[in-house]
Amino acid sequence: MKIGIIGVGNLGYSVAIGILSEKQHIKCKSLYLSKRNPRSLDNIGNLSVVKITTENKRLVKYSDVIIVAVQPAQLKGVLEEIKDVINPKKHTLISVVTGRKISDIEDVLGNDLPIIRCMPNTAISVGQSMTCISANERGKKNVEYAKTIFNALGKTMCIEENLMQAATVICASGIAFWMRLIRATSQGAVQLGFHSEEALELSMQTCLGAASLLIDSRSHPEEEIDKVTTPSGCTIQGLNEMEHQGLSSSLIKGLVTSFEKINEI
Ligand SMILES: NC(=O)C1=CN([C@@H]2O[C@H](COP(=O)(O)OP(=O)(O)OC[C@H]3O[C@@H](n4cnc5c(N)ncnc54)[C@H](OP(=O)(O)O)[C@@H]3O)[C@@H](O)[C@H]2O)C=CC1
Ligand SMILES: O=C(O)[C@@H]1CCC=N1
Repeated sequence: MKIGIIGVGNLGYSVAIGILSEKQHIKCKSLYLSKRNPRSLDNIGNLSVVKITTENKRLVKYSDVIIVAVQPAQLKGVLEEIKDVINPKKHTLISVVTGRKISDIEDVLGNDLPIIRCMPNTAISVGQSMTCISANERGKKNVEYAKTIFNALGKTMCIEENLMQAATVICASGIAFWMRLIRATSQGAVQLGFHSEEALELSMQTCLGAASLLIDSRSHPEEEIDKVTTPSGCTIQGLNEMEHQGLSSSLIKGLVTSFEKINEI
């Protein structure tokens, strides 16, 4: 695959690092990267597979799969810029842009082009993204390209496009939400006597353990909670206090607020 990424910021860079780190499945012949100020890519610019440019048209010319990772307000300008060099028989366009529908892209590039909308997260740089995928009619045949890339860099789920906004909040913003929970539990650990580095390690590994328990056993979170909450013990006491303070409720309200904000982006 000849892959190009237009917009190599926080997410585009994570995707690039993921692609460069994975050698087995993606088989990336060349990775074209484009941004307006490319100095921040100096550290990967000397890799033989990587080509850096400021010209999006050039990137399109030398790529088969084009990943667009610019901010929502920048998308239309980028599409207008590349529309003359896009060839529906050659190219597949993958957009990871939040809040922009496949139909918004079709309005500029037409519906002959295979268009795939994906929502990965920054854990893609360590091969642990949860990526949701949907495609236009023409893109359904090429969805395997997206699956090959994103399955090699975590897990994928094909979803209806009308769920993409929810997937954005749960999976993409979700990285920030989980980070804050890890940070908060480590702050608690410091208050209870650990040094901050020890506290963070305790929190991270416990978080990984909790997710691994569910992934490996396919059990329900409440089943695992039941195994930890000794009758009259400390866990249920703490858990109930967290719920009295609105833990689940505040998390759900936060998710819904993020979801609604996407309508304004
Ligand atoms: N960050 C995240 O965790 C996630 C982000 N997303 C979505 O991905 C997109 C990118 O987000 P994020 O990486 O955070 O944003 P950033 O602002 O970090 O990255 C945007 C990048 O686009 C580049 N850019 C802007 N205009 C152009 C242009 N005309 N041609 C080429 N490159 C251009 C910018 O670089 P320069 O200024 O140098 O050109 C910058 O590197 C957004 O739509 C976001 O909603 C989706 C899931 C997760
Ligand atoms: O915060 C944002 O708008 C983007 C979309 C999901 C993650 N970052």
